[in-house]
Amino acid sequence: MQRQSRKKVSKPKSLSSSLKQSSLTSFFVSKKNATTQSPNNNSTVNIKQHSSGPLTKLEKKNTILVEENIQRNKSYANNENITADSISAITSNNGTTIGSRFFSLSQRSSQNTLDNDPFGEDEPLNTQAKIMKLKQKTNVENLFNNKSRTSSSGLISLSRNNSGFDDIKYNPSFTYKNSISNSNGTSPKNKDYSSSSENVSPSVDLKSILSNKYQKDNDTYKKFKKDLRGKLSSTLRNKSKKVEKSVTLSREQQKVVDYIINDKLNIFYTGSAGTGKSVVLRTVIEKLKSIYGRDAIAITASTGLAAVNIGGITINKFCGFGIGKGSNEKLASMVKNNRNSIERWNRTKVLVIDEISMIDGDFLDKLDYVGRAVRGTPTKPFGGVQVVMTGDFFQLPPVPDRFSKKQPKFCFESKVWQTAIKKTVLLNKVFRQHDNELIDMLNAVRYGDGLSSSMINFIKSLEREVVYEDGIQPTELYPTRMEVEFANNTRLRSLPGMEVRFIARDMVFDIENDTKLLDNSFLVEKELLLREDAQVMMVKNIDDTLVNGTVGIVLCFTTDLLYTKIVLQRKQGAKSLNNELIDKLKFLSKAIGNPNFRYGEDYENFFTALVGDNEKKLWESFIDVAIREKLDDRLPIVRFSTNSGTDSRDELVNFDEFTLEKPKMASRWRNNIDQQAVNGASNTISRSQLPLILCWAVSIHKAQGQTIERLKVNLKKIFEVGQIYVALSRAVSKETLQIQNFDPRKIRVNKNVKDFYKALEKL
Ligand SMILES: Nc1ncnc2c1ncn2[C@@H]1O[C@H](COP(=O)(O)OP(=O)(O)OP(=O)(O)O)[C@@H](O)[C@H]1O
Repeated sequence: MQRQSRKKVSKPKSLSSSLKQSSLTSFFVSKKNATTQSPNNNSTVNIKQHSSGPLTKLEKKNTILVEENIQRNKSYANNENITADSISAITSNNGTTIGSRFFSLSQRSSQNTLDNDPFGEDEPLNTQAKIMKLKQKTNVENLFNNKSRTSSSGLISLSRNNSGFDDIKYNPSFTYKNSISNSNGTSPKNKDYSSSSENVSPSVDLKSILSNKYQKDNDTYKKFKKDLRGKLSSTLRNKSKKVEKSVTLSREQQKVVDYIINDKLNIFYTGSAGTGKSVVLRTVIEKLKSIYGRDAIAITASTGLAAVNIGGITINKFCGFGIGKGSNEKLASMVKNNRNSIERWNRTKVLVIDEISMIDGDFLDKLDYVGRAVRGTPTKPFGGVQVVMTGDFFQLPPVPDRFSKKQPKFCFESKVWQTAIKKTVLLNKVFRQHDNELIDMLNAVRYGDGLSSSMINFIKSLEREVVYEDGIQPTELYPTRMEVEFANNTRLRSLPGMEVRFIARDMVFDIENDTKLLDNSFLVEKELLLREDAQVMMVKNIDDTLVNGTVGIVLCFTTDLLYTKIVLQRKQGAKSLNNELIDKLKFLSKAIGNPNFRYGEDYENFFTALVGDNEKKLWESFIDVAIREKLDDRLPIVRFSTNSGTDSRDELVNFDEFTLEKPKMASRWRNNIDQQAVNGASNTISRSQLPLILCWAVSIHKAQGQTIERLKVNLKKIFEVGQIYVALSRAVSKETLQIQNFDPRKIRVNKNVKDFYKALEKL
């Protein structure tokens, strides 16, 4: 998996040192004595007796399976090297695999990488120090609290059901990943093992397994894997970095930058959807950072998603008083009693707030009060901090408090607005759409001043279905989350293929709150379910043609290794895979982690239908590799539609990190690592997940701020002012926009917003 190839892997110990360190040279595998010949190296495998009496039904089954697997392994007996880590992981915990869970965690995660192997031979497992050290990098509690903690016998059953006898002994890294999917009960191997795990506790003599031949085979396999690892440059993970399309700011956009940077004004700049407010903001932030330094700029937004788009945090996190329940005095003293909050306020020179339309005016007044109180400058708005606010009040309004009857105010209705904002700028040029008819219609919906009949006819004409020749369906926008989930799940389940589950790994300190924060901040979900032909959207900027918002279809699943061996090495430079190769990869995906593949129908069919005699040997070798790979290492190959649907490119999509900066802690603690661990305080939390979401459907709230090339909007359950405008204004052209259930009576615009903008236009 991508994490493996990114990480700094702790150096495996030599074989002899592994044996020396480990006081135990055997571990439990089966209750009964059995001796059998390892088929590939003639070494003897001893299954020692640990209890007497006749074999139970389960034990008999285990013994038969072990023997069968040994036979099977004749032709493909390569395996991972055993290391001291795996031995200690297995043995040092009296039969529990907590150690191996840690081991695999440290080995697999790019985020977790510690300089040294955390469970080396001279370090006892689970020492407080080690846990503390690891806590800085990952969420230890999360792992321990995980319901699916496995027992030693989990290792046995995995191998029994997975890939033969050798895997029974040496699968140190299986526990962590599989225990995660086990908790969801989907992986067949896990299902099987959980049914039998409790009674099994035999042991195997390690020495006999570690023969020279076996070691040589392992070395070849590992070397092969290692060699390829460096060549995985074509997978998306390695390319993924922040890529911003370079744009030249228009004159009006540049003017905004000048007001902020040169004149240091408190400013609110606005404009309809697509006028480049975010583009301007990103430019401003970069300039501010280079002038004042990163720590002096508070980059915030009203929602987590909006905040992440500009590399910031929510305004509620920044302010130090959450959602602002209580009086001004109470909130100010709350902040004054928190060293971190005080320091944050005091070092801030510029406060940036994006998507201001969703912030309550009363909250803004509280922010002003607290800023003055904490910074000791009662006469200056926000305590003298320069403020930069942007957004469009015609878009989504503040979310009302469920427990209060009070309607939220807009920020321009707050007390501080008049005194603080020295400059207001209205951006006029729309960049997202180029078609005047569409732009006029969007403006009419924005103001809601009654649509002309020709406008309504135009909208009605967009009810038609748009057919896309490449088969990629438009993204549907719905007002409610339930509609979105229903639409995505129904589509996914209608696909015939097997479901593949991708569980994100979160690096958090405060499980409940940080996980919520991650959920709210990123489009990627904790759990992503995919099938062949599922429609997905890329949610990261990869390069010029593959950007946040590009849609695609899952072609098939494979692993990094197979992809490199079959696709990259053989088809260098090819942008798209041919159908024949895709069919072969689909078949091959059934062999991944499946030692029984050669005994099933698929194997026969594969060679009769798809592979000619001349290629048989080659594909046999790929099957060898596939069987040795792990089910959990599967990744999707996605065909993305690029250049407005005129082109496509196929990519193996790998895991990526979505990182979030939490507010900084006080400098007194900053360099004290142990104190950090104790407090659970850290600046960075992250989610590792495929940068994909199912995108047959997305909610309008989540779509705010996005540009969507193929758009289908269902307006039936519209419930919020500005919602229709937000939904429609995501489109880029009328040709790629379909509108369902449009009812002009449902366009609702707040009168105060209209008045505010009318006044602005006269300026
Ligand atoms: N000066 C420019 N030149 C070319 N393209 C631009 C320019 N400014 C913005 N764009 C493009 O216009 C599109 C919309 O920009 P952006 O998302 O910044 O608008 P916005 O005002 O923030 O929209 P929304 O209110 O919907 O969030 C983007 O594709 C962006 O790249």
